[in-house]
Amino acid sequence: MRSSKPSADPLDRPRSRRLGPLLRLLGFTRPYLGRLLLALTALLFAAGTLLAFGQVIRNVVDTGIASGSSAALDQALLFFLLVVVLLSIAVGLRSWLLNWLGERVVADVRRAVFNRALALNVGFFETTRTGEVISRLTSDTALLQIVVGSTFAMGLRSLLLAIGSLVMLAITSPELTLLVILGVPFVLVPAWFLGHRVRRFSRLSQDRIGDVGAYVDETLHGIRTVQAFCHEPVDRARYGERVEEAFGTAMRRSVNSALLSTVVTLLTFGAIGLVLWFGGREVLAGRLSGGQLSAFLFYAILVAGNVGSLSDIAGQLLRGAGAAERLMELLETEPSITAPAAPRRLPTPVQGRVEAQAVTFTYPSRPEHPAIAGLDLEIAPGEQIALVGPSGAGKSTLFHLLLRFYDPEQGALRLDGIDLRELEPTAFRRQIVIVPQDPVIFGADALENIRYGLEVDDAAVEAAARAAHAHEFIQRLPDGYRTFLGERGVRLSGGERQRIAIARAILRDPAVLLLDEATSALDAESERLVQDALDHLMTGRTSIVIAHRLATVRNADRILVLDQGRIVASGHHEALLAEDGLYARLAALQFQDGN
Ligand SMILES: Nc1ncnc2c1ncn2[C@@H]1O[C@H](COP(=O)(O)OP(=O)(O)OP(=O)(O)O)[C@@H](O)[C@H]1O
Repeated sequence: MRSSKPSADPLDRPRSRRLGPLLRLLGFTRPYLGRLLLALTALLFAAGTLLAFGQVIRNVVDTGIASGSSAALDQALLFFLLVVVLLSIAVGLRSWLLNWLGERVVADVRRAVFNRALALNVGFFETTRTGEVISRLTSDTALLQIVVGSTFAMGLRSLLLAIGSLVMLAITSPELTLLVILGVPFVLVPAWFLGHRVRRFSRLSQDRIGDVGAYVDETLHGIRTVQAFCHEPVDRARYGERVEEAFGTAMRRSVNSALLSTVVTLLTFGAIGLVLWFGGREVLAGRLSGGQLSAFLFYAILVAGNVGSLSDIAGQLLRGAGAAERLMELLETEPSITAPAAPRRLPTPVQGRVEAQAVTFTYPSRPEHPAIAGLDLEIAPGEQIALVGPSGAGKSTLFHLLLRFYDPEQGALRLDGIDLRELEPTAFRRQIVIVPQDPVIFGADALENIRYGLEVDDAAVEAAARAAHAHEFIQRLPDGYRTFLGERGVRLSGGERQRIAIARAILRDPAVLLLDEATSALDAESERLVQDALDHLMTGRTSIVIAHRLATVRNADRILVLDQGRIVASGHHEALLAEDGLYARLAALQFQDGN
């Protein structure tokens, strides 16, 4: 089955510069509506209080100081303190509630996106780089946290304060307001222009730093090759170039940033001076009180500050919208491998009869080349099949289809006579277990690695490990079964990893076993242990083994020879050798003489 968007990377860079996706994200705040309303109330209250502050200042100056009475001053100041206390409480409450909301929404989005990613079919990850999905989950959600937790609120607050202060300015002194409105473009235009340049160079600088990081990553990961080939001087020179490029870009940003500070300071304080001069004349002429002028200055600074920050906030909101869009896209991608509405049940116990009927399948990323072409197959319960064929014949693909990582375009695969598409995927995947060529060991201890999600006690895990000949080496690990394996844990040898995977399969006790034999040769002792473990595992269940060893093909009930996506021969080792066809040629080249 094709993924929904086979041709392009579905999570590629944002296409829109709209804020719409952010609004859709607001849906995630619905469960926390109460807190959101409380936060908005606190925000409104804080903005209102800040606007009232101008009047408080006016009161302190006009009735407190100008009246000449210290009692009136005390009273004015008491009122001032009261407003300060209320403002502080509202600001604190707003900040806490919004941060909480931001973190909560991001936690919910993270979980939703991860859950969705796990449900998507394997084909999706062929058209989308896994790194993309990881970056969606980490950096895009981090960006959203900032947007939901602060930018939204800052935007709303700045907008309210800018409009509110303008209104208060007009009420305080219409003439001065006109002066300010005429002056605003003189401050904003150069500030906007320089700010734009600073942002552009900041982005470039980030990119250059990203290049530096990527180079370090690549070089240090390949350190053995670097040293073995004496590549250090080249790396030093190339890294040096990248560092210098990053420095150069950072410098251009710094120059613009310094210029911006200079210009903004000059213009802002120049404008304040102008207002003071003009306002002072009004005071001298008796048309304006000292308190009014103070309040006016206060509001003028509020207008300038908030209008200035709005453009920054708009930029951040757009970046947040890009992140939200990519996350929403992932959330809205529908998995194409799903459970049917009314799944059929497998018989108990499951027999393990495997059939394929006229199966044709093409990978979404290679539409012109069928990997399986009209394949027919019938495997009886308990039969042991060795699957052989040249590289690219479709052996692994057949396994993928049996695990229903993909659905065939034509034909059907059946377990105990039931089409896999009619079964609940989790139900039949319990019965078809794969032991891959290079098993994955997860960052957990040996117990967890064998148990791998199954709810069984430690004794059952140990019994499986014994049967898989893994018990002996696990016991010799520093903390036995509690030893951390996988990433940054103990490094296991190839044979040990295989035995862990075999123990994992034994514990699941499946009806059908898919085994991809390791191509790399193990030493004789390890080989014997793995073979013993496999014999134990395969007894009494249907098993299909992609065979690389002579012992496997000799012992199999039947050998199936696969070529170009179809079965071209089937039978016992000797009989197939006697046919002198593809199998005889493969046997001569491919099978390592195991034991
Ligand atoms: N994920 C994929 N996307 C596109 N084409 C694929 C993919 N996996 C395999 N193929 C192609 O499908 C064909 C069958 O591949 P498959 O891996 O099943 O072969 P195989 O018999 O297991 O080979 P090998 O023994 O080398 O592992 C090959 O032509 C391969 O290039």
